[in-house]
Amino acid sequence: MKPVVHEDRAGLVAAVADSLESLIAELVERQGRATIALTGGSVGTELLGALAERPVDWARVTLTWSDERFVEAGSSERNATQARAALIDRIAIPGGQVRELPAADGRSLDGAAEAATAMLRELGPIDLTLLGMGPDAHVASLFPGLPGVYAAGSAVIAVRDSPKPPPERLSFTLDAINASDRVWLVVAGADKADAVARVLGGADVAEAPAVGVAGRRETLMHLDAEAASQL
Ligand SMILES: O=C1O[C@H](COP(=O)(O)O)[C@@H](O)[C@H](O)[C@H]1O
Repeated sequence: MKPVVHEDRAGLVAAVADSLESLIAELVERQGRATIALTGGSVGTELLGALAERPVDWARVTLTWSDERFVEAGSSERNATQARAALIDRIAIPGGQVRELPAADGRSLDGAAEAATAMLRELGPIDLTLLGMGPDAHVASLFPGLPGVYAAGSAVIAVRDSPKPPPERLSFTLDAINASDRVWLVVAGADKADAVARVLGGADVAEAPAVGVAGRRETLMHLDAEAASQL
């Protein structure tokens, strides 16, 4: 995992939006389409707001999410709802190319994880997975001390007892994240500095799930100066 340090949070968001705009253009030119897994979280959502201003050929882009909070559709807690407000409602993307992870509309959490795994299979290869990282070094909804870090055989898992509310979530497994060509983490703030140092220092994956992240071609950890302050 390669750290890329930006001057401040605004600089990080602008630089990653630039990179994302270029990457999508390159992928569309080369393969006719781009498939991106978005992240929730504060920086991830700010990034989407910046991207809404960019000249991207959204008709060729498919979006999904690397994790989701298992609450009812349209809840403001859902990563997808936040992404719709920041980006999706502001761009010309065909509705069928926005592939939300299932909401808790009368279905079981396990059933939702199965449906999400089937949906990902249908989507095919993911060109880029975006991830935030919590102060506890969680990525997607893979938290320290929970069994999800070791989940195998399924692209999306049910997460119960998340220490960060809401407790029920859906999450890409490390296998699904690492099947992406590229993985970019976006991490800002002094409260993340200790986790950043532990992850880049090679902590145990069970205690710092971000350690287990490795894209097939590229793994970047975009940091602002505060998040990088203990390196
Ligand atoms: O709950 C979540 O948190 C992480 C990190 O969020 P942040 O606000 O600390 O950046 C996020 O990546 C994840 O998608 C989300 O569900």
